[in-house]
Amino acid sequence: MNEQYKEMAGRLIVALDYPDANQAMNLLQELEGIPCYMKVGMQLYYAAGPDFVRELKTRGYKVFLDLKMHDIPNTVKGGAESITRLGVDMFNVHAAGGKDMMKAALAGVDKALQSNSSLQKPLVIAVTQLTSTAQDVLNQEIGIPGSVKDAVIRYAELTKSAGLDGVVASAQESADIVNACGKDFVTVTPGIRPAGSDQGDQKRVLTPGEAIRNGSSYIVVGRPITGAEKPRAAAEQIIKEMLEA
Ligand SMILES: O=c1ccn([C@@H]2O[C@H](COP(=O)(O)O)[C@@H](O)[C@H]2O)c(=O)[nH]1
Repeated sequence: MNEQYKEMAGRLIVALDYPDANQAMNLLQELEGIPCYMKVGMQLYYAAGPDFVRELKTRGYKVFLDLKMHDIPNTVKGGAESITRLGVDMFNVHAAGGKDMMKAALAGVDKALQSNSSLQKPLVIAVTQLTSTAQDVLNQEIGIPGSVKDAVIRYAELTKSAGLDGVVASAQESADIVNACGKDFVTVTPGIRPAGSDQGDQKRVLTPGEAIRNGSSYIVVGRPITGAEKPRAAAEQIIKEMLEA
């Protein structure tokens, strides 16, 4: 396995959206040896809990805990403290919770790190606009005027001003986020669909290659891998496309 492959595979975050730990473990077995990030979201976390996250860390995976916290600052601080104690590499909040809430997440991280110096500092990122949100829904249902891109950039700038490490957005917005917030600001981009694959509920999509060319730091891929007939081949094909980009 060469360094370039390792680096690119590390930018692929596989979404373990399963109803139980057994099914997630089957995928881990299938993908064994591919040095990708693993994402635990609400479905698996609410079913398998912190033990599953610890198991992933014991097996040496980088873990993104995608619980999208959105609550009053004090509650988010407590949540961030508990999440940091799990030893995850990345977790997120909603930027719509505001600057004080995002700063509270960082305060929770600091509190955990102060209480245990062997813990690592996770990347803390904020969701801008969900990749399932289309322009008309943003304007007419949610009631935010203007373009999706402008709303995403506003949230990204707010996130940066709160001191967080980056954002979750569509890869369609990655280049603009890099322009607005700098290249060290992390862009984590779901809504990735290899050419010809089913878009499902995602509205703002790009292919793996387009996302990398647009400057995404990480791409998040769920169903195009978990729902594939041959998940390992699907993941390898995505990494190949990322490498060629
Ligand atoms: O804006 C967002 C934020 C998070 N997600 C999560 O990413 C994966 C995408 O899965 P697919 O099956 O590839 O659509 C999923 O876990 C979402 O909860 C997102 O899609 N968009």
